[in-house]
Amino acid sequence: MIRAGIVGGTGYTGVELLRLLVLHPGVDVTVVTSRSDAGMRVDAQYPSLRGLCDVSFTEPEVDALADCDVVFFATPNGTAMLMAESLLAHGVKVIDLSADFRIKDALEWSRWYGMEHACPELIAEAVYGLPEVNREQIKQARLLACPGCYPTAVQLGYLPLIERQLIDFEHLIADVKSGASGAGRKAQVPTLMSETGESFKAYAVAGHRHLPEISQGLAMMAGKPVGLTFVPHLIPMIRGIHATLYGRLTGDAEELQALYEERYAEERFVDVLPAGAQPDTRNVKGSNNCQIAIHQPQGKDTVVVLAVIDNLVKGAAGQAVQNMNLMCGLDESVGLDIVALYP
Ligand SMILES: NC(=O)C1=CN([C@@H]2O[C@H](COP(=O)(O)OP(=O)(O)OC[C@H]3O[C@@H](n4cnc5c(N)ncnc54)[C@H](OP(=O)(O)O)[C@@H]3O)[C@@H](O)[C@H]2O)C=CC1
Ligand SMILES: CC(=O)N[C@@H](CCC(=O)OP(=O)(O)O)C(=O)O
Repeated sequence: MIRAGIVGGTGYTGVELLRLLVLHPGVDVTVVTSRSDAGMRVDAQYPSLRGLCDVSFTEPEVDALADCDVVFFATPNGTAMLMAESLLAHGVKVIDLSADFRIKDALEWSRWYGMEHACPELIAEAVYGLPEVNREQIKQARLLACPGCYPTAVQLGYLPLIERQLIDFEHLIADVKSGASGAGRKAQVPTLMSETGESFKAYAVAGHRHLPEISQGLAMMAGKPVGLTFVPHLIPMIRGIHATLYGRLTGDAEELQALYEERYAEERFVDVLPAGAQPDTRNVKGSNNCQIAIHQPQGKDTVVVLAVIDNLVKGAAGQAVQNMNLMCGLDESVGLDIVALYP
């Protein structure tokens, strides 16, 4: 059995990891941390886990985590980078759900995240965990940077068009909506029900910290820099991301539906919907799936890709488990065969 630890077990992605890992046939969750609830049984905080999780929250300390085979960081940015080096030295594989190891340029990371990187020497080694792009590297990784929720939806949506060089790389537009759980569990005025309910707004239009991450990923696919406008929105729902992605076709437009179906034919967690479909976030809620539809309105040269994920599953904990499976030599779908909740 893989002995797994979760740092940040009381947050939304932490408890989502617990939901997936307690039923994973190859995993034993041995350590779950929380500074605020240390000493409390996990199933007292989360009664849905009664009978499934027999541990109590502990303080996030390297000594307690060093016996794990894998440690997940479901913590705010700036936490994993303080502990990763010590855990790796103990032979522990580290899977970070935060952004500490996603951006390859440490100065660029500091500009967007407003702090100095605590271990820039590890950034080069960290593998970006988008299995549909770099599965073979993930299998060899001991330090894994899970993509952000918006970056997962945007990159999977654009991937076939960019790989085949079919759109103008200079003028990509990603108009993306997220449910409020994307902001985490901590109390904040913008995510109060009375603020998010019955209303809808864009935010961080001038520049969101996922912009450099998405641009880095798309540039890797394109083999050159890309020009991206990314506008996130907060919508009145709890889970889910809906990305509407625009691009201008260049050269001969191929049969785009067939292109997407072929590119993702072997991908267990990417589902290309039939031509003309408009994906709905509730059809991926609770599952590790990304559903995608491709449109070419009026047959003109603007292509519109629609991609939906659950931000807490394919956008965070599910993708982290998919990566753990690959890193530990398991089939990548173990523990992730989940049908979406409907409604
Ligand atoms: N929510 C989402 O949809 C997604 C989130 N992410 C990323 O995943 C990470 C976790 O997000 P989320 O679960 O939403 O966050 P939450 O705010 O819901 O939870 C954060 C968790 O981290 C713990 N924590 C906070 N500070 C520290 C610290 N200094 N040291 C150790 N533990 C700490 C908290 O518990 P305590 O304070 O008790 O220790 C809590 O359990 C973030 O980096 C986020 O950006 C990535 C993709 C999607
Ligand atoms: C709705 C909402 O507030 N979403 C978050 C993104 C959450 C996330 O997953 O970001 P990281 O993993 O990169 O920290 C935000 O815009 O800050």
